[in-house]
Formats: sequence, structure tokens, C-alpha cells
Amino acid sequence: MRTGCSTLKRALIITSDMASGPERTHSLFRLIKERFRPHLRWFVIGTGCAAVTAVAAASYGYLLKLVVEGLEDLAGPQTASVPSSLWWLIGIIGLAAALRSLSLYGMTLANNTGVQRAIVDIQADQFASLTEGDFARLSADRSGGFVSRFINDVNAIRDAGLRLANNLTKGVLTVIGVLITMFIMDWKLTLILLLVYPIAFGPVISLGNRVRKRSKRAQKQIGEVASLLSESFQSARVVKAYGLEEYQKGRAKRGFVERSRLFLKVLTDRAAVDPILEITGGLALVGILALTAWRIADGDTSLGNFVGVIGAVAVAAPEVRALGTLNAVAQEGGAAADRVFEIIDAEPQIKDRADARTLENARGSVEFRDVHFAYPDGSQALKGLSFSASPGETVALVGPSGAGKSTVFNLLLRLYEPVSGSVMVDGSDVRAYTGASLRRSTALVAQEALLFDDTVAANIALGRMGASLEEIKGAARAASAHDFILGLPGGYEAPCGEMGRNLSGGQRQRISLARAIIRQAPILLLDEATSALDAESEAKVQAALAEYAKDRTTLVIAHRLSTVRSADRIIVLDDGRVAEEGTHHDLIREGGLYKQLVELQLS
Ligand SMILES: Nc1ncnc2c1ncn2[C@@H]1O[C@H](COP(=O)(O)OP(=O)(O)OP(=O)(O)O)[C@@H](O)[C@H]1O
Repeated sequence: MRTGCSTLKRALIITSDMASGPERTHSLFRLIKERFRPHLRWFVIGTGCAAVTAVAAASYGYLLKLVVEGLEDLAGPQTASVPSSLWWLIGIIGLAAALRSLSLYGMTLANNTGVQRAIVDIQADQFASLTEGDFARLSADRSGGFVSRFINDVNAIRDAGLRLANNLTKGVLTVIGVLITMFIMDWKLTLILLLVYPIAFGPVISLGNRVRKRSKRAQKQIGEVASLLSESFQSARVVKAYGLEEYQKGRAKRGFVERSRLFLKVLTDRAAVDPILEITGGLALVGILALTAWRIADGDTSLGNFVGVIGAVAVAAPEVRALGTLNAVAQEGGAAADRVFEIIDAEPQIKDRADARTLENARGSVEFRDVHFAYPDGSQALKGLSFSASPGETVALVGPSGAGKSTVFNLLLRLYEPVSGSVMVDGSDVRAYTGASLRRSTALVAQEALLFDDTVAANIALGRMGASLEEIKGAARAASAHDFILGLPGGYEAPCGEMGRNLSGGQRQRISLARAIIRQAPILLLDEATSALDAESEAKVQAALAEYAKDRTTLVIAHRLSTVRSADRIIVLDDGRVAEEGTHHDLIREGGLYKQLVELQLS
């Protein structure tokens, strides 16, 4: 079954990247309102601490001025000992430093807690929306795409949240406080600094923004390299068997080279920051020192004022730099929020109708009535399919690859909806039932025989949550899996490994079958469920299934036609329609497509 759908995928991925400025800002506000506000108390604590930090920081310059003036007095000829007021001042500076570090710690802790809690909510909602949403959406993007969006977007939101929470209040309050004290101490020098500062540090701030953009691109490329590596290691068997080592090495090398190229750009920009700071800072210092020397000589200012102002600048400078890059970080966070909301807000196309009823104690009759269906990319899969299957009946769906067999299961499970016609269970359209109850009445063994990274017992029990070990063993026996499970190290507690990689294809299939059996659902859907079994195991499974399927409706898809010989009815699909229908003997006698397929397999 194909799982690509380029149109949807483009719609999902590209639109989000094109989010414009106002939309981003809107998403950012929405993020704050909906996701951060529930954790407001943490941010209130954080802001309180930020205010304390800012006041302590802003007082630095002024305290420094007073101390320097005290020291100047001390240097005078008539002073014999250090006055207690100076000791007090020095002590207060120490106290301000302690207060600042403590409140800084409290602020970081509180804001981090608030942001992390909001992030957990966002991730959980995003994941829930994807898992509960349309199957079509999940299969529209490669799984790695969603994974990297999860990680990158959440990181961008976390950065923006933390920077806004930590820097905004602290930065703004510190800068205001520092400016006030600077103006009180020496308004002329303060004015000059306000003019010089943007000229000196402007290039650094714009460089900082460029570094951030380039880092982002480099980060994205890390995701691509990670996908490539994981794909490569997962497909190690094919790589070896086809001698693709050189091909893979080439792909990986290109990824590494691109990565180092992007990082080099980031590092080159970063490397320029310090020299620029050095030269502009040095020049500014020279100018200010010369000016101050001239002003002190003129009696226009004092050494205390000068040291106080410079001390205040030193405290405010990092805050100003942080505020300068805040907008860029917030924009990135906004863009990420935009993409996250796009996922969270997506309305499922397939949802329960308001009057949907629960399908309980279903008998399990199935009917397709003139069903037409096309996948979202336009592939016409079913073109007027009609057939039915009754409880107790085993109906096989056979036909050439791409004929629409797996699609029948997709529609029966209501993973997709037909364009026209009806898919019916127990005489009613499947849309009349709640999706959950419909799926509770079906048990699917999919082509991929997918297992989760858990124990064998847990994997079987997923068919019916809360099943007892005895029930698990019973299902395993019915799927002819019990004996081999006992032979595994750990038996039922043996780990299956990621995607079930600790087990063979046939073993995986039998565990998937046991999972379907334990579900005790009235409709059993087997999509190539025994294709990886040897003839003997398959015969055993068939015998066990025959017993199990007695009063259920079983639909079997199989390419190996020996598997379906004994089905009550065989429906031959071709190009999305029923081409023939009957028992194995009827169809052989008729000498149509089925007979051709059988002969092809025998030859
Ligand atoms: N997710 C999908 N998106 C788009 N087209 C799809 C998708 N899945 C299947 N198709 C297309 O629908 C048609 C029917 O596919 P389906 O998987 O039902 O065939 P099948 O008979 O089960 O094939 P096979 O025996 O190879 O598994 C094919 O043309 C296929 O390319």
C-alpha cells in the first residue's frame, strides 16, 4: 500500500513555512494566552525575582559612585581611618550582589518550570492531534518529518518562552533603572553614551541575528543528516546485500560536508563578534576617557560619577544585547507556534457524526455497495466495488497488485471515506457508528506485522487491553505462536525490539495474529497475514483460524493463492472492481482471471 501523498504533504509543510509576520505575532500571543497563562503563577514568581534582580543591578552604578567618592575622600591628606559609612557602602554592594544572584536563580528556576510545563502540554496536544486525527494526514508526511518538526518547533518555542520570560522584564527594568541612575550621576555623559552605543554595538547585534538565522539552517540540516543515518542503519541488510556501501557513503559524506559548510558559516560570523567588540569598545573607551579627563579638569564632573556611569553601563550592556536579539527569537518562536497550532487546530475530516451510535455486539456482516474511492493525491483505487460477506463466512480478496485489496480494509476501518457508495456493517453505513466502536468490532493483521518495542506478552495484549496471561497464551496457541514464544529467551517476557526486529518475519506475523485473535472481534481482517510462514506453519494457523472464524466474518487478502483455496468465497478484484466471484472450483472452472493467476503461480 502506498503511503505518500505529495499534495497534502506540501500543504502541511509549505504553508507553515510561509507564515507571515503578523500571523507569527498572532500565534505568539495565542501561545502565551492559551499555553503559558495556565502556568501564570510560575511566571509571576519569575517576574517578581526579575524585578528584584533589576533593582539590585540598577543600584550598582550609584553605589559604586558613592564608594569611589568615599575612596577619594580617604585619599585626601586629612583622613586618618576608614569611616564606617564606607564600610557600610561596601557591605551594601556585597549584599546587592548576593540579592541579584539569588533572585536570578529564583527567576530562572520559576520561568523554566513554567515554560517546561507549557511545553509538555503543547507536545501532548500536538501528539494527540496527530494520533487522533486523520490517518491520511499521518501518512502524508514521512515519519521523520513529523519527528523533526516536533523537536525543532518545540525547541524554538522553548527558547522564545524562556528568553521572553527571563529577559523581557529583567532587561527592560534593569535598563530603565540604570538609565535613571546614570542621568542622576552625569546626564551629559549618559547622553553621549546613548548616542555612541548604537554605533558601537549595532554591528554586533545584527551579526548576532545573522548567526541565529544561519544556526537555524544548520540545525535543520542536522535533522536531515540524522534521518539519513537512521535510514542507513535500519536498512543495513539491503545495503550489504546490494553492495550499496559506496552509494551510502557518498550520500552520508555529502550530508557531512554540507553540515560542516553551514557550521563554518556560523563560526565565521561568531568569530567576528569578539574582534568587533574589541575595536569598537576600545575606540569608545578612548573617546570617553579623553572627554572625561577634559571634563574633570574643567570641574564639570567627578571621578565618582565617571566610575559610577561606567559601572552602570557594564551592568546594562548584556541586558541591551539580549533585548536586541529578543525580537528575532520571538519571531522564530512565533513561526514555530504557527506550525504547532496548524497541527493542533487541524479538524479531522473523518469524525463521528453528531448522531453516531455505538456498534455493540456486532454480528459482523459486511457490505460494499458501489463504492468509488480515490486517495487524496487523486489515485483512483476503487471504481464501483460491490460485494458482501456474512458472519461465519471467510471471503478472500485476491487480484493483481494495486487492484484495491488493502483499500477495502482501509475503508472498512473508516480510515478513509468513499467518494460515493456505501460501506456497511450490520446493515448500516459505517458512518452511522462511532469510529471507536467500529474499530473495536474489527481485528486487523496488517501486511507489515508491526510490533512495538515491548515484551511479547504486552504486544499480544495490545489487542485487548487488560487481557490476562492465560488469555494471551490462548491467543498465542490459536496463532500457532505459543511453542516458539516459549523457546525465546524470557518466553512471553522476551523483548520484541524496535518494530519487532528481534523476531523473524514469520514470528512477527504469528504474534500479530495472536493480537488480532485476542481481540475477539466479530470482523477479522487478514492482510497477507501468513505470507511469511512456511507451508506447515501456515496449515497449522489455517486450521486454528478455521475454528476461530466459525461465527465471525473473515476477510482474507493473500497473494499466495494456496492460502485462499479453502475460503467460502473468493472475490477477484481488478482495477478497483470485482472481476469474478465464487469458490476456488467455480473460478477455476470459469477459466477467467483467477485461473490465470493460479496458473501463473504454479508455473
Ligand atoms: N496512501 C495512498 N496514497 C495514494 N495512493 C494509494 C495509497 N495507497 C494505495 N494507493 C493506490 O491505490 C491503489 C490500490 O492500492 P491497494 O494498496 O489497495 O492495492 P492492493 O491490491 O492491496 O495492492 P498489493 O497487493 O500490492 O498490496 C493503487 O493504485 C495504489 O497505488
